[in-house]
Amino acid sequence: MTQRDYDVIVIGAGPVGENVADRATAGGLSVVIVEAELVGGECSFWACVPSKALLRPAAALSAALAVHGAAAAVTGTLDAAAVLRRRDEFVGDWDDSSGEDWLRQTEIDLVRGHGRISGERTVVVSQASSADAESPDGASITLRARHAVVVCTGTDPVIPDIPGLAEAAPWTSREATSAGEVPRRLAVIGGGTVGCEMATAFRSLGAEVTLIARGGLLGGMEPFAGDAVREALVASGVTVMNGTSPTAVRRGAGGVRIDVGADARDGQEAARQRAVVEADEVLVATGRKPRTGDLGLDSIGLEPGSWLAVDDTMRVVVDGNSALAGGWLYAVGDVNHRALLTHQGKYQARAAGDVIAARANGTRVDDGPWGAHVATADHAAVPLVAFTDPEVAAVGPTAAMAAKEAETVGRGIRVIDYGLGGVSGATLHRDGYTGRVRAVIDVEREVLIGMTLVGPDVCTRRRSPWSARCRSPGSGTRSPRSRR
Ligand SMILES: Cc1cc2nc3c(=O)[nH]c(=O)nc-3n(C[C@H](O)[C@H](O)[C@H](O)COP(=O)(O)OP(=O)(O)OC[C@H]3O[C@@H](n4cnc5c(N)ncnc54)[C@H](O)[C@@H]3O)c2cc1C
Ligand SMILES: NC(=O)c1ccc[n+]([C@@H]2O[C@H](COP(=O)([O-])OP(=O)(O)OC[C@H]3O[C@@H](n4cnc5c(N)ncnc54)[C@H](O)[C@@H]3O)[C@@H](O)[C@H]2O)c1
Repeated sequence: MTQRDYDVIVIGAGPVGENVADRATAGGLSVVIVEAELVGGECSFWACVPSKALLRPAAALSAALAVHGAAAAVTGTLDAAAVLRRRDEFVGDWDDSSGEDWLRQTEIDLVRGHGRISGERTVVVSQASSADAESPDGASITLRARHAVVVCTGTDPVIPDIPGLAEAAPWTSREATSAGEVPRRLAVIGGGTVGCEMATAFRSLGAEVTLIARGGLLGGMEPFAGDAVREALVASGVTVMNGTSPTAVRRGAGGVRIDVGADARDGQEAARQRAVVEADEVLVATGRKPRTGDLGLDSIGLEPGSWLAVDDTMRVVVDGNSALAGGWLYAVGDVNHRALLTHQGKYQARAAGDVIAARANGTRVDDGPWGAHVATADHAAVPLVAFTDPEVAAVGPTAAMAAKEAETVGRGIRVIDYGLGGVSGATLHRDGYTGRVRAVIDVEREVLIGMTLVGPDVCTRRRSPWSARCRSPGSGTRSPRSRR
């Protein structure tokens, strides 16, 4: 068995692991990254990039159709096969060689295989594809870290315990974002961001879509956001079943049959809500669980399959908030459950990579609130967007969350609602623009603490010609420069 020593071991080469590795390397440390599948992770190959590639063509078409003078130039409909081909280009046909090249250029070593922690500062990587006849299970490499092991292993989809669901071979976000063709009928379970975005995308590509949602849509955001998205989905032909959940699922020769009842938490509606949904595919979009089940956590006294709680410098904490003995274990990105978003994970990664380097080099650690080595915004200002139609962009608490917190801390808040249709830039952008913005203000400090925007293109970032010119080679968010 081979053994190698490094300053830092990063497990998982998703966007977060890549950024931790990049910053620790920039801080003068030797870094190895371990990847079981593709360098670039879920985001590049089965989540953000392909989902946005599936959504963008319909958004572009809708934008053109909404502007007099431009609409007349639209003479056809969406070409679903071309949309899928464009998606394939964005994910490089699921080839991660550009990610591997970037690691090489950045002088980060890559070990391919499944990493497991086997004790303090030690990770054993099993390389299943070994051709070695003496070790049919593949070779193993033992990695030892002088300073830190950083878990960036992300999440897997949750498949709820609904009779027959697992046996019905449901789609998860992976099968949806990598679909080779558009099913005639698609049922979507879950009204969160994945469910709403995928219902939007597949409807635009021609599928008959039924969305089965336990509560309203986009829970956790301002209710008017979910309402607007629901209204638009229904107008586009999606059947939206709010307050419902599947009770049984069965795949037969003609497709999938889903028995739907009122969500168990709302029993009195059960009789009225019972229905049968028939579909060719069923997408499960009911949340995520941490990829820590087979990570060797038991070897260091942690619970396999659990989220990894961290302090603001991303160090794993146990027993109420003290760093795990020795302070050598970090968890960054989705796996720490602070914000399941790529940009927020990368923000955490910059803080984590830099603080690991500072601690290793004995330089000052800037870990006060909003310091360079902490991810303070995770608690106060997480920006998030849903690329639905209309789009939703939000940051900070909703009015309800802020009111609840205000009650506890005795703070006053003010809520301002405004129709975006009255903003001249919006009306120029699109004929008959409708949208809404809500601002939540801390009245004592006169500080804006939360904002939600709903409307066409509220998420769309305008690139200046300069940023377009600065783009490095490679595709979209997987280009080396965008890893920083
Ligand atoms: C359909 C969908 C769309 C999304 N769209 C957006 C979006 O538009 N914007 C946004 O901000 N977020 C979006 N997200 C969320 C985003 O994908 C995640 O927040 C992001 O991928 C988390 O990055 P990560 O590096 O923590 O984990 P991941 O991207 O999951 O990467 C983890 C990596 O670790 C590897 N790994 C796991 N275990 C091991 C092991 N034991 N050994 C070796 N390697 C291992 C995996 O193979 C993987 O490559 C979306 C999610 C989904 C499901
Ligand atoms: N644009 C983006 O930034 C973007 C896009 C997609 C995903 N994401 C990230 O990915 C994460 C995962 O998204 P998600 O949508 O899978 O999870 P989610 O937790 O956001 O939503 C899951 C939804 O499924 C519902 N649900 C759960 N069990 C159900 C059942 N049995 N029947 C009916 N409904 C049920 C929940 O009530 C909830 O509304 C999100 O937290 C988000 O951060 C982000």
